[in-house]
Amino acid sequence: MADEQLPAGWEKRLSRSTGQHYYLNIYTKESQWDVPDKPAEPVSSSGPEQVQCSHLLVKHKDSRRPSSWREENIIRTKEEALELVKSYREQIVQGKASFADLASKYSDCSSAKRGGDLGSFKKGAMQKPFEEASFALKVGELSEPVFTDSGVHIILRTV
Ligand SMILES: O=C(N[C@H](Cc1nc2ccccc2[nH]1)C(=O)O)c1cc2ccccc2s1
Repeated sequence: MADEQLPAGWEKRLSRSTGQHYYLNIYTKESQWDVPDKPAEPVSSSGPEQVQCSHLLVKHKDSRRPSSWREENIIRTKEEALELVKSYREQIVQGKASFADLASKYSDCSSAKRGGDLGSFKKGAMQKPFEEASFALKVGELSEPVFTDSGVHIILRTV
């Protein structure tokens, strides 16, 4: 749908990370994946415009890129990755290890070098399951395991 056909107050944008189009409310700067079917609301109706999160990613053989700084060729199964993520989550919840410590040691994302910190991001920046989980978290809250094309994550919202 070309811009001129969009309801008033929306712009069509292209997500750099996913290659998908999303739609930007020009008033609130909130974005959404779904094609808008009514004029943009001039005020924000829900949630933060951006969040800051850290994550711990365990990749598996079917990940989009089954390689990382930790392991050149990742062959574990998705089920094995989930078990690892659950064990890390349990250690964090029980206070036996810090999120940043485990992320820096075990995350298959290059953000491991920053204790898993991804910085701040808005809607439209990350794969949808990761975005939905991140924006559903309260500050300080740790997600349950989240599945994306990259692998299995746990996410800590920090801001
Ligand atoms: O996409 C990245 N790394 C990928 C793995 C990955 N896939 C993700 C999917 C959602 C959120 C974070 C993710 N990290 C890789 O290393 O193969 C990013 C690394 C960094 C590092 C610093 C800040 C943002 C990012 S996003």
